[in-house]
Amino acid sequence: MRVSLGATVALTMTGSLMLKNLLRVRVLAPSSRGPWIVLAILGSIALAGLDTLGVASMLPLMQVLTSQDTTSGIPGEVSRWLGTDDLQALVVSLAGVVAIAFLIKSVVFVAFRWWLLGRTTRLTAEASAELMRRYVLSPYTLHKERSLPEIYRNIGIAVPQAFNQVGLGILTLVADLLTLAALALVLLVVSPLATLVAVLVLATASLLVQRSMKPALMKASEDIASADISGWAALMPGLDGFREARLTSSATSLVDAFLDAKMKVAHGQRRTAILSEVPKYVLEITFIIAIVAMTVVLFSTGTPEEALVTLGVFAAASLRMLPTLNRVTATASSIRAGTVGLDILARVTDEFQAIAPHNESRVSHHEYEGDIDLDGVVYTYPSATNPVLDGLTLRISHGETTALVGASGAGKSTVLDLVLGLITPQAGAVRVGGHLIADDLAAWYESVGVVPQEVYLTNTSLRENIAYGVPRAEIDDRIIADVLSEAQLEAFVRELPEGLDTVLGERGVRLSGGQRQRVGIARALYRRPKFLVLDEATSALDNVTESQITRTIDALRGRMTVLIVAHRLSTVRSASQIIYLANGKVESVGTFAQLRASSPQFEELVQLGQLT
Ligand SMILES: Nc1ncnc2c1ncn2[C@@H]1O[C@H](COP(=O)(O)OP(=O)(O)OP(=O)(O)O)[C@@H](O)[C@H]1O
Repeated sequence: MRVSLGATVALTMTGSLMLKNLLRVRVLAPSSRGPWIVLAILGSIALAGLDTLGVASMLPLMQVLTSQDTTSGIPGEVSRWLGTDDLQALVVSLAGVVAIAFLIKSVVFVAFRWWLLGRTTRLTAEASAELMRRYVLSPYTLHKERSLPEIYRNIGIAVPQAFNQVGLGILTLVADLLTLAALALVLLVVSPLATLVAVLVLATASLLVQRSMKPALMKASEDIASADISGWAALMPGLDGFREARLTSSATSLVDAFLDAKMKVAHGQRRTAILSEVPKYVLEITFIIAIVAMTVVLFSTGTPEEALVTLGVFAAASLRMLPTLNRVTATASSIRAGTVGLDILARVTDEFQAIAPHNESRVSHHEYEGDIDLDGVVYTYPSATNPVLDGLTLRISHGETTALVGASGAGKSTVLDLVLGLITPQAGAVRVGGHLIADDLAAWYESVGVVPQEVYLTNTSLRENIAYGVPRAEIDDRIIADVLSEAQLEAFVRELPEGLDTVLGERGVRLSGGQRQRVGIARALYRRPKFLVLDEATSALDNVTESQITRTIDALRGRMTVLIVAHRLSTVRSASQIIYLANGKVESVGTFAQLRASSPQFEELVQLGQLT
């Protein structure tokens, strides 16, 4: 008694934790709200009722078959209604009723499952997309700290586990348990004692087998979840970091690590599969024992005729009960395995609760224009104790070309990330034309075009790569023509087999470093920005290409505010203003010639770069 009480308490606690977690992750799928869950449960009750009717419809048939009496009870009623007491006609009619009852029940059941599966599988899709939304709209600092393999695992595996395995699993379990309860009710009416014996034997066996499988099943699921991350962690550097893997001859060891992870997943899957199957066999054996026990009870408490009728009804009921019982145990195992994903997802969802997502839509009609000002900016990285920038003030003048230079670690990237609103200062402010950029980042981004060091090309046409993020039908070919000229890409496009329609990237034309950067410039210019930011845009290029690109950038002078962050001083020599940073502070500001004269540190940098 104490054991079963303990088991019930443990089961209730696990169950309530699971429900709590389900409620927590529900925010990821807004359409999980609404009365559909109530409908699903009502539908399950109705189906259980239909099941009962199906089995109950066997009773008159069994009575006629065993007693051959066509005059009393329901068979008598049916005989009178048919207008004949012919045994054969009565048996055929009653068998017809049974067949029709089962047919209707099966059709309704399939329709119900179709509806329920539609609901839950759509929720899974919705939650995966919502999780992706939260990841891609996360603060940049958080994103940099995240592990990509973990993100892939959470979106690809934890979401289906939580919504399909656990969410749909619970609804399926409820429906099946209701069916079992309804069938047990019919049997209870037909033969209370035999039913009690059967239910007792089966329920004890189910509970025991589930409890004994639980630890091993949870362990296997946890092993799969962590091996999945290891798999991604080996796959990504092998593909994303193809060159590094090739040049360090580490591709084979990455494949080995991937195989190792996949083997662990395979081993985990094998364990979960077998652990889910074992209860089925245990139940089959228990079922036989229950039938034997019931037969003994029936034959020792009633006439052989009554025992046969009851056994007939039990046989019909078990036709429906055994597969349902099997599914109950399989679903229970699957729910248990899925709770690992549900727990992970609940934790992730909670983390997101405290994070305000980035808003990609404007919140005002403001147009950012004018000087970019950093005013007493303090910034400390989340993982650091000391600030990188401690009260930094600087101005990037409107319409000028400003270069931000400094030795490695001076704080250039940090300043740039602040100007781009990717990170937020803990004190001080970043303003453009006197307006805080934080007030409307989406509006600020509309005014900015950024050329990064590594231009990200997609496997689409050159046109789509330039008008990045613009739906194909909305691309303006006049702007494309203008930016091709501004980025000095016209000659290159003329040589392409399909011109602007040529597909770039992995499966298309391969571009040289210089061509890639020009596409990056054209892409930045397509947005018709008032501010152009070049983030180490020429660092990876050879000297000749770099000076060509520098000339291209010089030609844009005066048409917009240009901010160049560069290591190579040749790129920034012609800037109208150079801000020289050292240890997170503005060391000096001026033209190239002025800085050389006024700052020994800058002069040293020039000398090291062998520039004259
Ligand atoms: N995510 C981070 N967490 C902690 N410290 C960081 C982080 N990123 C940068 N730093 C530190 O902040 C300082 C400034 O770095 P930053 O990248 O801004 O310099 P930089 O001038 O752009 O350098 P480089 O030219 O090498 O790119 C460095 O001391 C660096 O170690």
